Amino acid sequence: MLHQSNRREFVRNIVSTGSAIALSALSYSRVQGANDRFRIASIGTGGKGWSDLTGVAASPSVEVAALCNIDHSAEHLGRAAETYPSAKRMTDWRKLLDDSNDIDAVIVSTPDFMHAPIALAAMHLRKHVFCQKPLTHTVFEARQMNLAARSFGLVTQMGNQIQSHTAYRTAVKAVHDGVIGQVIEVHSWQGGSPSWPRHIDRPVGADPVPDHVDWDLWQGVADRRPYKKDLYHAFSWRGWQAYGTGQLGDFGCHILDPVFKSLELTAPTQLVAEAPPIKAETWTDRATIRYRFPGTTRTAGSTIDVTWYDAVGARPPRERLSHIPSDYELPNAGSVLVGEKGSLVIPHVAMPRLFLGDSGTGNGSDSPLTIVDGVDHYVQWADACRGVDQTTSSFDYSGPLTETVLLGTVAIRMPGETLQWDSDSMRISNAPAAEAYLSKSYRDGWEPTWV
Ligand SMILES: NC(=O)C1=CN([C@@H]2O[C@H](COP(=O)(O)OP(=O)(O)OC[C@H]3O[C@@H](n4cnc5c(N)ncnc54)[C@H](OP(=O)(O)O)[C@@H]3O)[C@@H](O)[C@H]2O)C=CC1
Ligand SMILES: O=C1CO[C@H](CO)[C@@H](O)[C@@H]1O
Repeated sequence: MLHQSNRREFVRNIVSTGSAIALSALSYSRVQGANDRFRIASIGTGGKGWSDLTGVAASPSVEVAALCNIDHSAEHLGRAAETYPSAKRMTDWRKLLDDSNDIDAVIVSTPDFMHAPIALAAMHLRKHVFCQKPLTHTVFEARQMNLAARSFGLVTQMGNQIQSHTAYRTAVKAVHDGVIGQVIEVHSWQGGSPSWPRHIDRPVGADPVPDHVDWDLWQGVADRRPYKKDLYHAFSWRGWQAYGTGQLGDFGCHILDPVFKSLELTAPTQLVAEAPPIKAETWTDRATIRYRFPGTTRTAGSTIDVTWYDAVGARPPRERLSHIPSDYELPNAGSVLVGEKGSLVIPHVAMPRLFLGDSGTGNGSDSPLTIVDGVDHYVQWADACRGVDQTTSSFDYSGPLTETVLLGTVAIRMPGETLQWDSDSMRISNAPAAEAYLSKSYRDGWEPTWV
């Protein structure tokens, strides 16, 4: 808990540095009330939502005031309700927000396609937001989330919690310390085998909806379709374009995160996908995305190429990985940053390995690296909501990261076409057909509230 004097000092500091400009009157008053209990609502309490909820609730200043899930079974709403018996219980997030005067902040841990509709509605009500990754389902939604957070002066955090792990923090520091010199190119990959449907057509027929699930509410902003057991609901939605973002969307915001953070990337200027022609409704089972970004103070050239590979067993081409001996076994997923002095392997999720010089001395050691301790990604947000320090994955940062990842999902739908991206105008100037995939339509009556 922040002591009164620290709180005053904090307020004085933000005023004197001018950063109070970004805070709305409402957030400012919340900063002043930093010692108060902080009341949160959790939307999506099973799956990842359970660890989001318990992670945030680990902060002694947090009170769990409301729980929402379309599924009232024991391991979903049931378990949360048992753990936080005084919290209100709801199945419909719209009703929760309608009755949310006593709530300061919202955790959104639903499937991807519902992040923005729920989070934007919450932000319009001036709730601080913790939202799972990828931040949104479309590029346009990601831009809106960033705008909303900024316009309303809210404290936000995306749920890419690995960013706060010692492994990723150590990797970012190594690049910032110049351990591998200026960075020349980056290769990132996910070689795992997803357990959700990929590259298939929609099956016919319908299965009975389980009693504990509100299937209509689950479908939220998406068009209605019959329930099919284990195909959409609970985890498998990742493979469907209507609900998820495929392997790139699922892992890009984790694996590309230390690349973004360390190189201080913002938006690519062009990208192209190598992928098989996509099926009408599911995501691909393999893709390579070649992104080009403007160079930064961390890069060797005026542009830098970042290549993403996903497929079962995918790895970057060894000949591109300077400094790394050919007998070094690359991790199943991660990144290699190739620098002027050496290369850094950032496994997903393990400590980075450093290879220096032409001969690859360092042999993958982490000893020359300065180890940075991890921090608590969840409590960091709860603290920041009360004016204590700041989040590291606020929508200012995670919005552009998500836009980049989701631009890849646009490119996957138009393999072989180099897309020229103008981030300021949000235009793909050379491929108007691709622009249709930057946003999407919503079920009548369920359109999000835009900024
Ligand atoms: N940061 C990380 O490491 C991880 C992040 N994630 C992210 O977390 C999010 C959730 O994924 P996951 O937990 O696997 O997905 P689930 O399908 O398990 O859904 C999460 C929970 O939300 C419930 N739910 C679904 N829709 C709604 C709704 N409209 N309102 C309220 N509750 C709802 C689900 O009920 P039911 O189960 O009945 O559908 C479930 O309890 C995704 O965005 C995913 O990308 C996931 C795993 C790890
Ligand atoms: O973020 C994530 C981390 O791991 C999961 C799989 O194990 C993913 O599906 C998930 O969305």
